[in-house]
Amino acid sequence: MRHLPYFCRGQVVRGFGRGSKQLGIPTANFPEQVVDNLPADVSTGIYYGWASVGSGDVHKMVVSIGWNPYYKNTKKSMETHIMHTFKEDFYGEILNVAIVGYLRPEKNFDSLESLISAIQGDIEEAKKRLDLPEHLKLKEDNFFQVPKSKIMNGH
Ligand SMILES: Cc1cc2nc3c(=O)[nH]c(=O)nc-3n(C[C@H](O)[C@H](O)[C@H](O)COP(=O)(O)O)c2cc1C
Ligand SMILES: Nc1ncnc2c1ncn2[C@@H]1O[C@H](COP(=O)(O)OP(=O)(O)O)[C@@H](O)[C@H]1O
Ligand SMILES: [Mg+2]
Repeated sequence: MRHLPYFCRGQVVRGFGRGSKQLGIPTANFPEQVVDNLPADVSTGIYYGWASVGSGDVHKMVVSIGWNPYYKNTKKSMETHIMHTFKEDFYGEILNVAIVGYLRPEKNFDSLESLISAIQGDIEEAKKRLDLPEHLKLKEDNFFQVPKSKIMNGH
């Protein structure tokens, strides 16, 4: 993983609507071009890092990159769950992410419950690791200093 930390931004698009409804864990999905532009050596799997919406506050996040073997997606996706409760959805807004570390490969599961508990385990592990000083400093990175005027949709 030569490319970590990896910084990227893109507009939030619609996925299959499973994150909130089936899993209780919403994931903000990036458009295809953002996924296609990932460096070749960023392998599929589950990562953690920092994220902000527009010029908003920076929060802890987990991100899944790959084909979601449980759902057998045919297109690779990159989906970010932000550890923050938002007042409303933010489709169409710019999501800024800094991926700082790798957790595990994507897996298939024999039940929805086991997929959900694996994701909840990822969230807890990510929260702990992001408190390490080496990771905390990236929260303050200039990458997240997005001028308000550069953000569309009034955010
Ligand atoms: C931290 C995290 C870990 C995940 N791990 C897996 C996994 O191991 N296998 C899998 O099939 N999907 C995994 N997913 C992806 C979920 O299946 C996916 O977020 C869900 O299908 C929502 O898709 P949607 O945005 O298209 O609605 C993970 C998602 C997150 C946020
Ligand atoms: N904490 C959060 N993390 C990620 N997305 C969130 C969060 N809270 C609300 N959302 C909203 O929920 C949407 C994702 O829900 P999800 O069920 O995964 O739908 P989709 O399949 O369209 O991605 C995001 O695009 C965003 O607008
Ligand atoms: Mg999603």
